[in-house]
Amino acid sequence: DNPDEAEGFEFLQTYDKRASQECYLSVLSNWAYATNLTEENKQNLLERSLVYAEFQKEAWKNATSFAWKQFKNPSTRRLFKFLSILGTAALPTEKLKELNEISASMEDTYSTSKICPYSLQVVITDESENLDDDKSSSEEENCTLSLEPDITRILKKSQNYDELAYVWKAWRDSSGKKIRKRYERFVELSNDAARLNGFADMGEMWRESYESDTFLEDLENLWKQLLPLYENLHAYVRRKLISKYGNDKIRPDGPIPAHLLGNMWAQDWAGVQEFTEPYPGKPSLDVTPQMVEQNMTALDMFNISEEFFSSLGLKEMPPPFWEHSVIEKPTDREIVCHASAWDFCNGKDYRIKQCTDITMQDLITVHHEMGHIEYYLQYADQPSLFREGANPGFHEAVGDVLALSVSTPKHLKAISLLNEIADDPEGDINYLYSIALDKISFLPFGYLMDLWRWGIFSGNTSVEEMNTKWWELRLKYQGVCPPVKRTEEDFDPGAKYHIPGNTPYIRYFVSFVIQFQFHKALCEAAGHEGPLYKCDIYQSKEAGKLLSQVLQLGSSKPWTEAMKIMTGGKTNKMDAAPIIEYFDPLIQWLKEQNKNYTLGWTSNDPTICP
Ligand SMILES: O=C(CCC(O)(O)[C@H](Cc1ccccc1)NC(=O)c1ccccc1)N[C@@H](Cc1ccccc1)C(=O)O
Ligand SMILES: [Zn+2]
Repeated sequence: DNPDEAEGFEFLQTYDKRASQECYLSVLSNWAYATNLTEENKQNLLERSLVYAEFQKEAWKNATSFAWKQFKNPSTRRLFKFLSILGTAALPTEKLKELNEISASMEDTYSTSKICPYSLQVVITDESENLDDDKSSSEEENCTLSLEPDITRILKKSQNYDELAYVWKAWRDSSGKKIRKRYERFVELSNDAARLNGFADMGEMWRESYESDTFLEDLENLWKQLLPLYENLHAYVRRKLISKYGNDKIRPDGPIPAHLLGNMWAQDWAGVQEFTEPYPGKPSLDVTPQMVEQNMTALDMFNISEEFFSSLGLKEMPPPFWEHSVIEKPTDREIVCHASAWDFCNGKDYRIKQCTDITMQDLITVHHEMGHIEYYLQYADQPSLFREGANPGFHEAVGDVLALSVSTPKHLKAISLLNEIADDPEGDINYLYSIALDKISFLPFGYLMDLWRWGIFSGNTSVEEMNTKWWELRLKYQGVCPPVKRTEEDFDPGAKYHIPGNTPYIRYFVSFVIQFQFHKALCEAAGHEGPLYKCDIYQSKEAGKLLSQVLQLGSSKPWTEAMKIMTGGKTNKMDAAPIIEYFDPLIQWLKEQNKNYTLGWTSNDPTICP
């Protein structure tokens, strides 16, 4: 047949080998910087990134010299299709250098941001009377609170309205506000790169990963189906917060002040479980106290997670994982604490970097990160261009699916993290409520993050109104408001890792929908009977086999085919029915609780709580 195709196939073999070597060197320098934020490591990373870009440009030139669209073999065609998108390496060297420099420096600003303790804040205002400034400088030394674990713990534990408002504002002043100018330039350079790849803007280039020309309307349809769940949870939690903080702080038909929900971005509301749960007095579902009491270590948490994966017959972590991973925050250097899972492209070296705190929330995150590693291991034999998730949402869903089983009271009891279970309808409602505070509360945030970013990349949102637009979306979708006035001097999106980290976010919204499709499919494969929320796939080799079949594909097939395999042919789409089925008993209960109250929220100024 077509000689070009045989030559093209040869080219891909040599490319694959070189790509894995270049990728290893690039990931290693990225790892060195992320785990030790020094100027030297930043310079090494920037140099290595330019070398990697040259290699990609060379490969792209060769690949696009083939008439690959006429190739007969679908896999060969797909490999060339992926190679034909060069990415930011398409930028002229000077612009690429500037883009990488801005990117590394925004990541550094975010990851090393510190704030002063609230108590100190009170003292400083008292100090302002006398101009004894040497004292204030000594106070500066105590301004060492970082996001993980310090500020995260305060937001979970404190129930002091003013302390929470102080911490909420101080974090934004020290992270987002500081990178606004750099982000504006970053957007320009990103769009230059996107246009050089034939896309209208970087948002369009990001959406390419979903290989669907109905992606935006599919997302909007999912949100329309999920909004009633969110509105009912929001109305119930708002009522509970009003009784706690007073109706002078929160209007019964207004948005919820964003700093009261136990999380810096109000993206999960697990922090309010204790004082809002439907049936108080039942055994707590937050096993953090037991973990601390048992002197559990980060390593124990990783072993618990790995054991769940191997109980399904999935792959265990290889030796380099245990040797090179960084699973605790170092005390002698600055690192990027935001968790991540790394593939060093050589089929052997895989690592997690996580500033693990001994909490249930972090046990769930360990499963999330290990899910990424499992996916890496499952598709390790694919060509390098297919060593990706079927779509980015698939990659985010793997660990979360297993965590849905781990979180069940039955499983927590089985691993001695829960002493007794309230195995009755009220206990079930409490359980569903605790999962809803993680999963349902997240949905609008998971959606709006890239609605905002796509708006910036496309120019629909001008750089002069970035923060105003952010709070309009935060009001419209999440029904939250800022406790202190926000202006265009601020840059609140920049206070969330994925903005300075330039990590797309719609993948998490997709994941939170499809992980329940996966859970339902794996529970059926495991022979589970009864309500979906009671399913625990632990030790089911059948469930493990089905999951492995899907994960081994990597991105070698469009994600719609992977979805068809997972659901046994039922669907090839994202489907909200399983998440709605999972939470149904809770939704009925919440509707009953809310029947004499207002659902939804209004406010005439998104930039300050009414
Ligand atoms: O950001 C994360 C977890 C980090 C990660 O595992 O998704 C990480 C983010 C990251 C870090 C550096 C560079 C790129 C992305 N993603 C990965 O490690 C990753 C991404 C793609 C493939 C393989 C691994 N979760 C999100 C959303 C989320 C997910 C699940 C539960 C709660 C919240 C958040 O915290 O807002
Ligand atoms: Zn992830």
